[in-house]
Amino acid sequence: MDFRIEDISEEEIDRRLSVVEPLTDSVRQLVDAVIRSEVSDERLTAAKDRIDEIVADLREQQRPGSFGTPYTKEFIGMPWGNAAVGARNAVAPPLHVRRSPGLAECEMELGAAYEGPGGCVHGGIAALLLDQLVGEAASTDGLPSFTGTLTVKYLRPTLLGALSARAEVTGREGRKTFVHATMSDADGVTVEADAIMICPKDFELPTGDALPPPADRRLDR
Ligand SMILES: CCCCCCCCCC(=O)SCCNC(=O)CCNC(=O)[C@H](O)C(C)(C)COP(=O)(O)OP(=O)(O)OC[C@H]1O[C@@H](n2cnc3c(N)ncnc32)[C@H](O)[C@@H]1OP(=O)(O)O
Repeated sequence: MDFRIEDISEEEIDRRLSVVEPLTDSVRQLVDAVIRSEVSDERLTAAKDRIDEIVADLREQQRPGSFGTPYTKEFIGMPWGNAAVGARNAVAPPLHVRRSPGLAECEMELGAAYEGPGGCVHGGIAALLLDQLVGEAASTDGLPSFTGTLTVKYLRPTLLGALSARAEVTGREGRKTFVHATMSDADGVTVEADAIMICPKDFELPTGDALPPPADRRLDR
């Protein structure tokens, strides 16, 4: 796992987010616009050429591989490439997760980019978002957990639109954490999931005097 330390202040995190979040949001708008556009083929082709120019510009300086999750010395994570919450990832809705001990919750708006059956959320997207949320709930004690097993039950179709999700730790047993999660629309739960999260046995957090004890560690931004 990538645990590179980036020694920056919270103010610098905010400054960087203030630049990349609007950019990522524009790309999200672009994705939605491409899916739903009804302009002529000529205008679609012209749009492709303009987008290719932007891609070439951004490619002039690229990080090798993926973004990873850099951490500050205070152990604030910056998972900005993450597929569910990444501030630089237009694939992410993104989820803005509220965390308290053993609990993770969020509201989200899922549009055309997340469609599976017509007008409904793709089952894989629901699983992805709940997977993130169970990971966040299991990690509120400051130690990371991987999803070992995620069991998803689709109770009824989830219509695209305004949704909420919630994950709660229901038990701990050694390195295993059990989490129950739900996704809901205005009429109630549409998807539920149960996860067995595991803190890997060979997992080692970076060490250093600057790092607070696990229970006091800050979570991701
Ligand atoms: C604020 C931060 C928020 C971060 C949120 C991020 C959320 C993202 C969530 C994800 O997507 S995680 C990515 C998807 N998951 C993976 O890629 C995990 C891949 N699998 C592994 O890395 C290892 O198989 C795993 C860490 C899950 C377990 O490896 P270990 O070698 O540590 O397990 P070990 O064999 O020692 O077993 C320990 C216990 O866990 C149990 N176990 C192992 N694998 C399991 C499994 N897959 N499912 C359920 N239980 C499992 C095992 O039976 C045993 O139970 P007991 O202690 O009761 O004997």
